[in-house]
Formats: sequence, C-alpha cells, structure tokens
Amino acid sequence: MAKVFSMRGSQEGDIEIPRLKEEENSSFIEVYQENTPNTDKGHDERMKIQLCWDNVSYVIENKGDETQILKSVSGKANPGELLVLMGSSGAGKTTLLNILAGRLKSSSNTKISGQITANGTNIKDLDFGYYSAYVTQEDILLPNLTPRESLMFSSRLRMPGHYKDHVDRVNGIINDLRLAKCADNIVGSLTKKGLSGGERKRVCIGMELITDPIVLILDEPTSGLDSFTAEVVIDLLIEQARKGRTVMSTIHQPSTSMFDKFDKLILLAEGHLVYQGRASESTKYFAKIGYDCPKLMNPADYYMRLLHVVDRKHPTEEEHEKIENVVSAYNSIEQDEGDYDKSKLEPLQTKKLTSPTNFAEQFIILLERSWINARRDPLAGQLLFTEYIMIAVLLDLICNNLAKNYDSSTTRTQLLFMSTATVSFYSCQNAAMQFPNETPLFLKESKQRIYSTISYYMAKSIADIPMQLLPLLIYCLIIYWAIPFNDYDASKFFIFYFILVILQIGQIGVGYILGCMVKTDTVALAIVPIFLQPMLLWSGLFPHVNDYPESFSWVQYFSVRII
Ligand SMILES: Nc1ncnc2c1ncn2[C@@H]1O[C@H](COP(=O)(O)OP(=O)(O)OP(=O)(O)O)[C@@H](O)[C@H]1O
Repeated sequence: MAKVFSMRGSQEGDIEIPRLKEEENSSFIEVYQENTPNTDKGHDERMKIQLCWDNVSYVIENKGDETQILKSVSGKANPGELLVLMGSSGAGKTTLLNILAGRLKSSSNTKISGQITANGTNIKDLDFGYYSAYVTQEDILLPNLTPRESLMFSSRLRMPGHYKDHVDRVNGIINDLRLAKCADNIVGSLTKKGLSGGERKRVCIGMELITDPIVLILDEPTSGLDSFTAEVVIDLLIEQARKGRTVMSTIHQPSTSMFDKFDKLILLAEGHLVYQGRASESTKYFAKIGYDCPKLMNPADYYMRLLHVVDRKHPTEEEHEKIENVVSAYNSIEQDEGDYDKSKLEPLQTKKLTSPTNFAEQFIILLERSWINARRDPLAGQLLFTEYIMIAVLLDLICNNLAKNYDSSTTRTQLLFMSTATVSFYSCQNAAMQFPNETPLFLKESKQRIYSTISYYMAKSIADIPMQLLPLLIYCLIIYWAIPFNDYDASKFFIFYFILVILQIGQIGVGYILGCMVKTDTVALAIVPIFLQPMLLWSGLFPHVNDYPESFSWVQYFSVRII
C-alpha cells in the first residue's frame, strides 16, 4: 500500500494515510465498464482524468478590504474515486469546487491564483466543460416535465445521434440512477407536488450524466435529504466513480455509514486545507495530532465541531489556537506524489464545447419542450382567460346602452383606452412571470453552449403565443359587438383584433425583458406597473399631453397612442 503522507519529525514514526490500491480500483472499473452501454459522445471510453490543483488562493476585495477565502490549497482528485470535501459552513468548499470546475474566474474585485491541471494540462488552456459536469446545489429542472422527458430533451440538445440513440441513452441513465419508478411522473416544484427530494436530485445528476462526463463535480447533492436517501445518492456517486469517472462532491452532515463509504476526504477550515487522504484513515491522523475522535462518535460530526468557528471575523482564542494547530500539523507533513499510476493518463486535447444541433433543430426541440411545459401549467392560461372575460363582461354591462353618436365619442375613446390598458397589463404581466422560473435553466444551458439565445427566445415566445392570443380573441368578440366602436362588420372586427394582437406581442416582449431582470415571478409581477403606468399617461386619454414638461416628451414614443 503506497504511503501518501508522513509526519515530519513525528516521534512515533510516520503516519500512513493510504489510498485505494490501484489493483482494487482498476478491477472495479473494468467490471463496470464491461456492463455499461457505451453512451459516449466521443470520449475515449478508457479516458481518465486526474485533476490537480496547486496553491490555489481566492481573494475578495471589498472597499479596500481584502478577504482571503482560500489559502494556498493544493490537492488532487483521482479517477475511479469519490472525493468528498467537508468543512464548516463558510470554509470555502463551494468556492474551491467552483474554481476547479472553471466556473469562477478572477474579476475586478476577486483574484484567483495557483494552478489547476487535468492530466498535466492547465485547465485554462482547455474548454474544461467538455470533459466535466457540475451538479449545482439547487435542482434546476422544468417543473412540468417528467424525468424521462427532461433527460430526453437534454440528450437531444446536447448529444448527436438518432432518436433511438437518445432513447437508449436515457433508458441507461434511468436504470443506473434507479429512476424507473418515477420516470414518468411530473418533476413538480415547491408549490406543485411531484418527485421526492432524492428523486429530484438523482434526475439532476442524470441530466449531467447525459454527456458522459469524465469529471463529475457536485455541490451538496445530499442537502435536505434524509440519511437513507442521502446514502442512496452516495452509492450512486460511488458507482459513477467506479466507472472510471473522477467524482468530487461537498457533503454536509454525512451519517457514519455514509462517511465510511467515501474514498477520499478533504477537510477545509477557514480556507486552509487541514486533511487530505483516505476518509477511513482520517481518525487515525487526527488522533495522532492530538484530536482523538471518541469511539462512538460520527467522525464527520467530530470534524465539524473541531473545525467550527462561531464568528469567522472574531474567532475566540481557543478557536484560533485549534485551527492553527490543525493547519500547522497538516503543513508539517510531507506530501508524496500519491499512488495513481500516471502512465494511464493521456494528455487532454483542446476540444471545444459546442452544440451538436443546428439552429433549426434547437428551435424545434426547444419549441416542443416549452410547449409541453406551458401546456401542463394551466394556471397561467386560466388566469388570463378569467381576467379577459371578466373585464369584457363588466365593460359590456356598463356600456350596453351606448349610442354611436358624437356624444358618446369620449366614452368610446375611454373604452379604447381601457382595452389597450387591459391588453398591455395582462400580456406584460403574464409574460414577465414566465421567465424568472426558467432563468436558472436557461443560464445553465447557455453557459454550456447547448443552444443559441435566439433559438430559445423564439421557441419560448411561439410556444406562449396561443395561450395569449386565444383569451384576447374572446375578449374582442365580447366587447366589439356590444360597444359601437365602428361598423359591425367582420373585416373591421379583425382589424380591431389585429391591432390589439400587435400591441399584445409588443407587451409580451416588454414582459420578457422585465422577467429577465428579476429573480422571482412575484417581483416580476410587482415591477410591471412601474414600467407600464407612465406609458399609459401618454396614450391620448389626457388631451393636454403637449402641456407636459418637455423633459418627459420622449415617453410618448414608448406609449400606446389611441388617438
Ligand atoms: N463573491 C463573494 N463575496 C463575498 N464573500 C464571498 C463571496 N464568495 C464567497 N464568499 C465568502 O467566502 C466564504 C466561503 O464561501 P463558500 O460558499 O465557499 O463556503 P462553503 O464552505 O461552501 O459554505 P456552506 O457549507 O455554508 O455552503 C463564505 O464566508 C462566503 O460568505
């Protein structure tokens, strides 16, 4: 068994923190590879990646104050192993994962230093997203699709091949992740009952396995799950690792039996690395440096307590001393190259992360996805129908005796204003509510360069149009024939309807812009009037528009003019 760390100057001799035996590891990998269908997107099936990072630091500057979040952290993640990152809240686990995945870059107020290599190639020189996948802590899924549909759309958008290849790939993932029982149930959301937390997390992992990534990185995949479900997720990650993938994950509060399953463990404390090695050897190491985990205690709980600092800006003397001790103990150990046979690692080629589909294919797949998602969410459509019918009936009731003469012209103008205001508000609000819930998915997919923004926008708008046009047609049918706007003739009716359709499409565009600017549909609803109300002031209802201050005159060009 290879020795990895040895304590320099330790009186009782070297501490061995052994790694998995290479022979054990490769036999596992071979068995799994034999049983696994080749769902490859072009990666060599035997390609493996060792991810190494050397002296990685992350500094944030805020109003002249510098905070160092990661402090010269070095380590490696080997193929075929599950590496778990643990540490107290705020220790820097997510930050490290994001840097390793290439998701976090230096900016005007943040600085990343150090080197990260994959099989010896600096990841800056690679499109690392081609080789890796990242499962975020939040579940990013469309609530109205089933797991099978979500995986199918993801496969069709991200992988080349015929429909049958996608079906086979998705079936393989459903089997691997034991999703067969819930594969055809709706995913659901916070407000709509659907899959359980564990099932949803497995679907999210499946969405990333679609591209058969060589490196799989996960941020807290077990958060919010009960210990049994969390263990199922860990078992799946170990299976994925045994297929030869390099799997890294942060885990909060693992149970003892989960902890025993981790291959490798990295412990972070206040941005410092305080342990790296086999999880099963960690208690021995900490006992050696003076922190003996009680026999019946979960080692994970023990480390969390040991490394916890209540107020990171003002640690107590005891906390400070404790962290200093573990950090200096770790820094005093000699690090060895590890036991992974590097001769198996091929240098990586610079491959570009590109979409396998062209614009038309993207548009068709996205249109289908948006249409299913919109069709299964009847609430928005029902709300729009109810709003339009209610206002049309009320207008009819109060104006049913209106004559078509000069005296009624002001009232008829006001009714036109009412119609434009109604269409503007309802269309804009409805459209604004569509985006916030989908923004995380869109941002994730566009970062992965799965499709172009224009194909997404066109598919989404076209899928939403029938839901908007139909209630408007009913509104027009109710009011046009009851109120004497013009001659009662079909062509005039269609002109009336057509003008309101154009207005509606414009307001849907405004709604999309507003929806993209905010994070929740509640905020989207709240900001719509802030933008629309000033526009209505210049709609012509108030005849003295030219008396308005000159500095506001530009608003008229964004307003709906009815006269
Ligand atoms: N952009 C940023 N601006 C300011 N502080 C930041 C930023 N990014 C991270 N931090 C801080 O860095 C520290 C580490 O954050 P990180 O999310 O990596 O912690 P963590 O170990 O994953 O914690 P948790 O387990 O609670 O998710 C935290 O104190 C966080 O507030």
